[in-house]
Formats: sequence, C-alpha cells, structure tokens
Amino acid sequence: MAGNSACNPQLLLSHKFPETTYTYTERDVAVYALGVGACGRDAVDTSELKYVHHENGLQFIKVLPTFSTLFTLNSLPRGADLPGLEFDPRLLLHGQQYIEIYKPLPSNAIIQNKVSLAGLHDKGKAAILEIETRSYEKESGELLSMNRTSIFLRGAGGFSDPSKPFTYTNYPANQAPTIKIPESQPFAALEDCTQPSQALLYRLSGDYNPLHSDPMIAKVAGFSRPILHGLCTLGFAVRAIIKCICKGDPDMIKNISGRFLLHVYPSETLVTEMWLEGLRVIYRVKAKERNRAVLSGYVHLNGLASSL
Ligand SMILES: CCCCCCC[C@@H](O)CC(=O)SCCNC(=O)CCNC(=O)[C@H](O)C(C)(C)COP(=O)(O)OP(=O)(O)OC[C@H]1O[C@@H](n2cnc3c(N)ncnc32)[C@H](O)[C@@H]1OP(=O)(O)O
Repeated sequence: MAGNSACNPQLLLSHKFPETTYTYTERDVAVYALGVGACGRDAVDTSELKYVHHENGLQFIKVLPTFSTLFTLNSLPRGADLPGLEFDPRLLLHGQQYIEIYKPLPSNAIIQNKVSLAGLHDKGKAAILEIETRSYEKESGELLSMNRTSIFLRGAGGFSDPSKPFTYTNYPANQAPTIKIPESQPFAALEDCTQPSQALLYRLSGDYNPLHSDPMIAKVAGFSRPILHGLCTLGFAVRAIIKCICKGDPDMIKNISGRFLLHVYPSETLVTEMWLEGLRVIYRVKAKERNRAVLSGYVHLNGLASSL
C-alpha cells in the first residue's frame, strides 16, 4: 500500500468548512432503500414496501433514518486535500458513524448543511478525522439531523509526539460507539444476503468512491476485490432493527452509533444480532461466511412498539 501524508493540526482545526446543499426526490429515497437491501428477500414485504411504493404516489413513501447519511456526501471535498492535511484518498476507510434524527425525514427536500471538524486524532499508523454535518430543511429552516463521520486515514498518522499523541474532540464522550456486547442470547437476529452487485447499486446514491467498484483501486487499498460501503452495511443493520424491534416504524429511531470493525465483500450474508436494553438496542453485524464481526454499535429509540 502506498502512503503519503502530512498534518498540521492547528491549521486544520482553524479551517472553516463551506456550507453544502443536498437536494433529493422520492426517487433518491427509493433507490437508497433498495441499495440497503429493502425488499431484497421479498418484493411484497409489507414492512418494507413503504420505502419504495405507496398506493397514493411516491410522495408518500417513508424514508429510512440512515438516508440522512447521504446529506454528508459533500462534507469532505472529494479528491482534494484539506488545509493542514494531506492524505492518500485510496487508503481512506470509514471508521465510525454517529447520527441524531430530530424529525422524520421528508420524502423530498432541499437540505442545507453546516459542516465542522469535531475531532482529530493521531493513531500513529493512521489519522482519524471526525466531521460533523448538521442538516436543515431549506423550506422550514428546521434542523432534521446531525451526522458525525469518523474517517480512518491510513498512512496519515505520526504527525505528533508519539509519547503524547495529538487528540481533540468537541463532543461528549458518551456519544462514542464503545459498547459491550452482552453474553446473553440476542433478543432478535436477522439474516440478509447482500448481492454481488450491492456496492454497484448502493453507489448510485452518490458515494462514487472507486474502492467500491474498481478492482485495481481495491487492490491498492489492500483488498482482493471492491468492498461494500460502510454506510451500506449500517443501512442493512438499522433496517433490520426497524423490522425486528420497531415493528417496521422508521420514525422510532432517535440516534444511531456504529463502528466499522472489518470490511464486507458484496455477496456476503449479513447477520444482525440485537439486544434490547430499555430504549437502547445494542447490535452487532457479522459476515456469516467468515464468522467475523464487521460492525457494532447502538441505537436509541423514541419508544417501544406496543407489542414488545
Ligand atoms: C464526510 C463524509 C465522508 C465519507 C467517507 C466514506 C467513504 C466510503 O466510501 C469509505 C468506506 O465506506 S470504507 C468501508 C467501510 N469501512 C471499513 O470497511 C473499515 C473496517 N474497519 C477496519 O478495517 C479496521 O477497524 C481499521 C483498519 C479501521 C482499524 O483497524 P486496525 O488498523 O487494526 O486498528 P487498531 O490497531 O485496532 O486500532 C488503532 C487505533 O484506531 C482506533 N480504531 C480502530 N478501529 C477504528 C474504527 N473503525 N474507527 C475509529 N477508530 C478506530 C483504535 O481504537 C485504536 O486507537 P487507540 O489505540 O487509541 O484505542
């Protein structure tokens, strides 16, 4: 793997990120839902058809809460270095995602994003950059969601004194996705097959990083073939939680936290295990064929389905 980096934390921390705009329609909502496997096992699944079809028209379809991650697509300028940070974009991996949902997402909207740096860490072999995106609906001015994206930049660390590595965050420690997986049997588990073309479908929602489609770039990044987008895996997991614990109601999701533990290859089977602790769901996703955990985290709910 190639690596080429330099980081000046002071310069980076003082950088003002430009505001960005994201416009979407019902078609984008439906394409996203298919990209994270909705109706993948059953095209008439009553708990999932609502993400892609409504008898009165597409404007009434429901929006998965993880759709809000698409609002961050332009938060990090593609292919360009940030002031104070040079890195090799081919070695970038998605490390963690934290999402707060304040209102159910409309089926179409113009979104205005305020972007800022929420964290920067020197891990020696890598730098971790945390970018926060607060997303407002343009028409109403209402805050819809907040996403905090942690990006693991391999080869970009080692910019500070190793005996006192640089670390900065501006958010509460209890929002970090450090969770302990219970030893008890999961409350629920859902198995979902990803398609060999899953990443090719998911990328149509706007993340065109060639790591997910170009075999040569995947090799440079250290993988035998293109891997699945982390946010696609997260979409599968949260959809499983909505199906099994929220009885199909996506509006019950309040916030979501996840750490990507290992890459996923398209065509692998994802098994999402869920443990219910009050209004918190702890979850872990395994790639069944390798029996390896690929994602874990928690989801906070607004309430519990009456039948639970
Ligand atoms: C704003 C919008 C931008 C959108 C960008 C997204 C673009 C997308 O197209 C890109 C993708 O989707 S990539 C695909 C999804 N991600 C992955 O597959 C990564 C999976 N994870 C890994 O491979 C390893 O955990 C790996 C490699 C990440 C780390 O493993 P190791 O190198 O073995 O690390 P380790 O020695 O265990 O730990 C070193 C320090 O790093 C911390 N850490 C580990 N995993 C982390 C993770 N996933 N996220 C954040 N921090 C992580 C450890 O805690 C450790 O720090 P410390 O020593 O202080 O505890």
